[in-house]
Amino acid sequence: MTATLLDGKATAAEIKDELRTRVKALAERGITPGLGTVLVGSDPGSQAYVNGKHRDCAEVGIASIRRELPADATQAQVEQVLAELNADPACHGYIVQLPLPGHLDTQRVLELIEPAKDADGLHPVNLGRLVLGYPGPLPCTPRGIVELLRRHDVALSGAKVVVVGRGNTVGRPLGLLLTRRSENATVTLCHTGTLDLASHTRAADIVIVAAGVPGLLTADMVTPGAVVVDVGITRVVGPDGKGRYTGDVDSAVVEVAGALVPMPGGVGPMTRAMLLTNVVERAEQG
Ligand SMILES: Nc1nc(=O)c2c([nH]1)NC[C@@H]1CN(c3ccc(C(=O)N[C@@H](CCC(=O)O)C(=O)O)cc3)C=[N+]21
Repeated sequence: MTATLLDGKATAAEIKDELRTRVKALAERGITPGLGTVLVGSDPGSQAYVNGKHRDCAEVGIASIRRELPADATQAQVEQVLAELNADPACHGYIVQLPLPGHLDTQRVLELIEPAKDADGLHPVNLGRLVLGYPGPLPCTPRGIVELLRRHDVALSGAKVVVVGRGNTVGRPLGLLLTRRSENATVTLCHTGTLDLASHTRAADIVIVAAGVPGLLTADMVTPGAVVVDVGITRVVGPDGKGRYTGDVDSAVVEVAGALVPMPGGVGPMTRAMLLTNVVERAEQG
């Protein structure tokens, strides 16, 4: 048996089509949704991600507001840019591309984002709202995973889900999202301190790996027919000396799983689609 691949790229394209319609409806009300990006420094990977977000915006009719600062920008300069975006009515949501250069106080910067304009859904106020079950922008990667599974009729209610990873952007908020009444999954949150990880993953209907450890989930750790989601994205240098990205799921898992969300072509495009969704939702709420 070989797993059905759940195509995040195709699903993201569907979502972008739906967003295009919603953006047209907003245009009739005289509203153009605007996404801001703040990029500090010139890391090629970060530049590529930010470029991708602006391409996505252009595809669905969202206006892009692009702010770039040099790698040696001061904390005060970054804070000034955030104050401008917070005050700009054309900016419905924005992101600060991470990681920031080491001399900047990342936590302080992220806390200065106006929570209503937090397109990533990672502001402490919005993560607090998620804990409490209040409405607010949701973190893009967890929301993208839930949306991808929903659109492929993977049942979450009653399912035993193992999440591997407790990071603030994926594992931790994903556990919160999946255990809401509306999703109703039973979640075990595993991490680098988990003893006998395989005993947990083998008991799961759905395994979601967001640990950032290439090849962490091997075929013997998966019960036949389970749904596996690869959230890992680690830059490795191949034998040819070229850099490439690799996931957390070993390639032999495809022979055991019932369905697999691959990397690339899975969670990444869905994350980007959810960023756009968060901005359109903010614009709709006026
Ligand atoms: N404030 C902030 N928000 C983020 O959401 C954020 C960030 N900082 N810093 C960096 C990470 C990384 N990230 C990715 C998003 C999509 C792909 C993606 O679409 N990847 C493609 C492959 C690459 C491509 O084709 O572009 C795929 O998985 O198929 C990858 C990585 C968002 N991040």
